[in-house]
Amino acid sequence: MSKFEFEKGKMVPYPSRAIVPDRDVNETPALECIHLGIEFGGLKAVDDFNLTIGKTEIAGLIGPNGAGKTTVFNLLTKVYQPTNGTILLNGQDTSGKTVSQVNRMGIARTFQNIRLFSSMTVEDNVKVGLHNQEKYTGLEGVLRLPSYWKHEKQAHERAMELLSIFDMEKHANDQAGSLPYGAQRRLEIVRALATNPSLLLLDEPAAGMNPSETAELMENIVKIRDTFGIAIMLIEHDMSLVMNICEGICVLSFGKVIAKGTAEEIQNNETVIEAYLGKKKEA
Ligand SMILES: Nc1ncnc2c1ncn2[C@@H]1O[C@H](COP(=O)(O)OP(=O)(O)OP(=O)(O)O)[C@@H](O)[C@H]1O
Repeated sequence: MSKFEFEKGKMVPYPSRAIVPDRDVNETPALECIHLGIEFGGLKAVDDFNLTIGKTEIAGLIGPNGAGKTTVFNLLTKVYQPTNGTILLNGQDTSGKTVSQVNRMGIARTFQNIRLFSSMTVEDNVKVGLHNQEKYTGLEGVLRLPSYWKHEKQAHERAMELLSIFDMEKHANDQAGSLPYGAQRRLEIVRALATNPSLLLLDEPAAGMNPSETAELMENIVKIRDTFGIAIMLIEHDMSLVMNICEGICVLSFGKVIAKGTAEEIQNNETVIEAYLGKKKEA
């Protein structure tokens, strides 16, 4: 249990104004952001951002272009160090940690633009994700000792198991860059999962997907949460995806949280309609 208490089904006075799904109420939250902020040369890209995500929650972060959504992901993953505030990952303070340290603490992400090793095979891309858990030493690897081969075999089996989530085992030996666009996006998610996260961040996972691919992605995101029992936070402009699968939604505008709540609450929130949803309908 973290130092911040949650009251079942109710808002709590703490700035995160946490409402987590009932099943997560007695669990340490996957993520707590407290007064989080960053400035770039006087511009407050993210200002006083407070958010709690339950241990197995699917959460959405939405808002207009330039609102600060990707900056939040960059803060959570330590690409940027915050100017203000605290980030707790599974109750652990991440202050001063590096990108790879917070990855080992349980946070993994995908990017808005695909960032695979396109000339490597699909399996090797997944193994890059598994790399942060390798247990053999560099010397064992260089000398190809039995312990190295044992871990290689385990890595192969784990990579195939992870690829099977998306029915991609048959593409294990294909070059990642040769896969169709939708499959490359799925591979990015598999690679992130290979690092064994407790919180998976997806930056616009449905971008560029057609409606049937998006529908399949939605099912897979829920399947991942159910299979691994992890929290998932996604940035997305596709409102059908957000409203269908996100249990808690946070809306950012000009770096500030303007609303938090369930899909129904967000869809009926006048401020959100004014700042984002209404404008999208006109577009
Ligand atoms: N490294 C940086 N240096 C200066 N300004 C930055 C930096 N990173 C982000 N910003 C600014 O912070 C603001 C938020 O940008 P961000 O990319 O987080 O928005 P976003 O909500 O993810 O937008 P989109 O939906 O278009 O991806 C923008 O004004 C952007 O120009």
